[in-house]
Amino acid sequence: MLSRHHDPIAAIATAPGRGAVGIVRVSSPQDLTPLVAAVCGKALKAREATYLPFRDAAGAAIDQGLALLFPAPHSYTGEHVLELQAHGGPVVLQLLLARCLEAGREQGLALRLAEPGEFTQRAFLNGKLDLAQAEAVSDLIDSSTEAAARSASRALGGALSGEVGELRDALIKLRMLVEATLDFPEEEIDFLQQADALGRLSRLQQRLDAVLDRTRQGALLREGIKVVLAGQPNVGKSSLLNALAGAELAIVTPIPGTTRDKVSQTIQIEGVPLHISDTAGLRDTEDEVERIGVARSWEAIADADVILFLHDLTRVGQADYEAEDRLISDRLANVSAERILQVFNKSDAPNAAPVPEGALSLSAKSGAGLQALRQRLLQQVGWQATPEGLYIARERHVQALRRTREHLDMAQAVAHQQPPALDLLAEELRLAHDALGEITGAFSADDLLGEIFSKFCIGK
Ligand SMILES: Nc1nc2c(c(=O)[nH]1)N(C=O)[C@@H](CNc1ccc(C(=O)N[C@@H](CCC(=O)O)C(=O)O)cc1)CN2
Ligand SMILES: Nc1nc2c(ncn2[C@@H]2O[C@H](COP(=O)(O)OP(=O)(O)OP(=O)(O)O)[C@@H](O)[C@H]2O)c(=O)[nH]1
Ligand SMILES: [Mg+2]
Repeated sequence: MLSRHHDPIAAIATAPGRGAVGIVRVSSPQDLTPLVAAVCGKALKAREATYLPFRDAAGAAIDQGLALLFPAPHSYTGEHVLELQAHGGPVVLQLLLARCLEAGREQGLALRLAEPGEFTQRAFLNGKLDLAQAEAVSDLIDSSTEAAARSASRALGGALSGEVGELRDALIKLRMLVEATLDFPEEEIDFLQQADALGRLSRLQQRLDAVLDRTRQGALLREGIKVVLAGQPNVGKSSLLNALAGAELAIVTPIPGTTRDKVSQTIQIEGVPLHISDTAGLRDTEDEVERIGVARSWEAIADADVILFLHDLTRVGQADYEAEDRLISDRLANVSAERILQVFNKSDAPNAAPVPEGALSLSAKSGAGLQALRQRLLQQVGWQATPEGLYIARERHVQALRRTREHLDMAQAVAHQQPPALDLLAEELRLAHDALGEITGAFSADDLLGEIFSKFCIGK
């Protein structure tokens, strides 16, 4: 395993398909001069683009392009990096890549194809990027909105890492105080009081909460919100999906039981991705196909961040309709109430019943109330509309900060015991430190790294 991290690697760095320019990239801890000589036919000056023919084994030109050599450690990966910038045709680039692998073998280099994310993993292992920055590289490439791209770029620039670093420094100071007190038991309580250890701990908790808040926003921007449209047949779920998406995605008819398959679409509200699913109307049915659809609806409900429980104002108050709604409510009882939003549809209908106090009402048909629904959805997941200065983050970071917070809370509790158990206090602070370290990868398991980098595209 370890040696894999030291193999020279090669890949096409540009997107598959045709392009103006395409790049084959090689990264190697060993000197690349022999490979350069074989493929480029001459030596390259460091970090200087040189126009030349790339040669096959027989010396014939595969293409004419720019070659760039970044000697270690001044490169993206921190290793020796060679870039061959050729014309961006898929066949040319495959030939060039194959030629590099072949020339590597001739020159006794164990050059192999790079795995997804392996260049960036090397950058991480060689200290060019921390783990949060490496993740931001992938998030930048995968960004689907401008807000996400700008935030990913800020994270790549070290915005999250910087905030985590400040927390870590404050935590280290506190740990030093406590550990020193442990080492000199005679002076114990005084020492901690003099240095205002408790005050430091409280301030650290406050700062952590602020970072946690921003990180949660950043994670929302990356992961988005899973919203499911649920309710009885014919209440207008598919109509609402179409209205929110601004396209006729799902079939709408006056026939109850129209939707069977789950129809999903991602839209965005203020840059926050919203993954909406329209599902089969919830009811008992003899129809085999519809029953499967209803079962899927319940699965989607279990999986959603927010459930829009849709009601039909033209039927509210009717005994059979209300009885069906109660059946659904009963079954939703084991879903936490914060995840459920009650929404009353068809407010435009002449026979619409009055809307219950404080409830959301809208018309999927006319669009009335849709804007309020969008705002309510953002509010529901705690989005504060301040994308400026925001950095992209992942659920993993949020979890690590939450664990840090839990250990600081425990530390706080221990510190208030009379007399405080200093060894327990020290232990909780150490655990808080470890949890924080997972974010930047100061402290991270191999399988976590594997999981993160395997999601990258090839050549990155
Ligand atoms: N052609 C090309 N464009 C690219 C990349 C690349 O690898 N090749 N990148 C990669 O994906 C990104 C840029 N990332 C890079 C990061 C560091 C270094 C580098 O040479 N770092 C040195 C020197 C720094 C300096 O002069 O300030 C170093 O860290 O020591 C190069 C590219 C985006 N554009
Ligand atoms: N007046 C009015 N009619 C609506 C509104 N929304 C939906 N409808 C009508 O209600 C009927 C059912 O709409 P759908 O969107 O298919 O309802 P659904 O909840 O997806 O139904 P199933 O797929 O059967 O579960 C259709 O005839 C729609 O035109 C609305 O806001 N106002
Ligand atoms: Mg439907």
